[in-house]
Amino acid sequence: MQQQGEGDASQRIARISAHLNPHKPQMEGSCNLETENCRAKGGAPGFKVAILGAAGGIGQPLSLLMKMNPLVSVLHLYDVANTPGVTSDISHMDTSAVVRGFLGPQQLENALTGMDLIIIPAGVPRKPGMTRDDLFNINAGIVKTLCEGIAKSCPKAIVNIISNPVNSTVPIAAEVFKKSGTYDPRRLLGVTMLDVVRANTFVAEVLGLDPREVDVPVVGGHAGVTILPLLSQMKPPCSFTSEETTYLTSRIQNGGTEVVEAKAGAGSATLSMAYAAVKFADACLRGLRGDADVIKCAFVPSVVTELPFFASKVRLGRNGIEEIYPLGLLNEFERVGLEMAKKELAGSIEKGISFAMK
Ligand SMILES: NC(=O)c1ccc[n+]([C@@H]2O[C@H](COP(=O)([O-])OP(=O)(O)OC[C@H]3O[C@@H](n4cnc5c(N)ncnc54)[C@H](O)[C@@H]3O)[C@@H](O)[C@H]2O)c1
Ligand SMILES: O=C(O)C[C@H](O)C(=O)O
Repeated sequence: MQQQGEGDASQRIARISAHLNPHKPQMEGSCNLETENCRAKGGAPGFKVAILGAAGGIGQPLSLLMKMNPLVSVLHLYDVANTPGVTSDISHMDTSAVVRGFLGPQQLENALTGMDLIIIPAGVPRKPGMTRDDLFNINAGIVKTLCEGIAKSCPKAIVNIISNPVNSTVPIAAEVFKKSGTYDPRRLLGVTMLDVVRANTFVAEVLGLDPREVDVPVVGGHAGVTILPLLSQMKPPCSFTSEETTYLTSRIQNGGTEVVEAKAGAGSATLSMAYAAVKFADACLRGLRGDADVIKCAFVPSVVTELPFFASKVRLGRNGIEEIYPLGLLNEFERVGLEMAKKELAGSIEKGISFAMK
């Protein structure tokens, strides 16, 4: 005789088995375990995050780290290649975020709809001998297309742009959003967190401190001389000899090139970038949650200088950027650096705007 409930359970298992293809990750359009037949529905409170370029060198470790973030309830992984494998792999992690994969432009809309935060590491990286601006011809179009998708499908999302050249791709994104009538400058942020991470590490090395106790603001932009560490404003306050200042400024400005050369043709920073991107994304999510005093450096639409975009300290909140801090007191070395940074930034910003207006 059948025990009470046994029939229900075996029917449920049979129903699930019929739908379950263990070789397929939960991909858009795939016939995986039907959600209505699955008891683990997710639905934990939290934010919905999409990563565009999720199968790349940055995208993969970034996806891994975002899956570990308790503030994330849903994680959408979008790329034009290899998302099924990455999605399958990441989705086996026993953390609460529900992971879904999306492959190719026809799935972009579904990847973006309903998202609170979009992180964009899509695009080609540098090889030795190249500048970030050498990536413009390929990456400008990629960022433009993805931002057109965001304008259409999730215009209220916070957007974190990692794709280089950041000094031009952020202005491109702003123009796309303006054109579509969805532009909110509080929600657009170029990710320069890696410059801060490097500055903290290199400064801590010189001073013999724990890098976790060091906080160096880095302003300007994200390429060469536009990367301007403000050592005079670091926490804890410390003084440097002029040799130390020159060494540290140059090492921070050339940190990306240091990695590109060490990788010898196999790309640029991916692991430290994923770490930095997650640090920054987590700050954006904490801001959205309403946490007080979430302050980070980012390349944002700005009136801090005469330029329309500039990296500086920003306070993050429920609407994205709630406050942009002025540069504060600079020493003579930093004032000279600021003039050089502004000159180069002006050209990169203009290049991005002209491209997007075409
Ligand atoms: N902001 C920073 O501090 C920082 C740091 C490191 C790297 N970057 C930049 O990040 C970008 C990515 O670097 P990476 O090492 O991950 O490169 P990668 O080549 O390893 O990965 C890029 C990924 O983007 C995907 N992609 C290409 N076109 C796409 C599109 N239209 N839509 C969605 N995905 C697309 C590719 O398929 C690939 O998976 C580069 O432009 C690099 O210069 C920025
Ligand atoms: O240097 C690069 O090309 C990648 C990135 O911008 C970095 O700073 O590591």
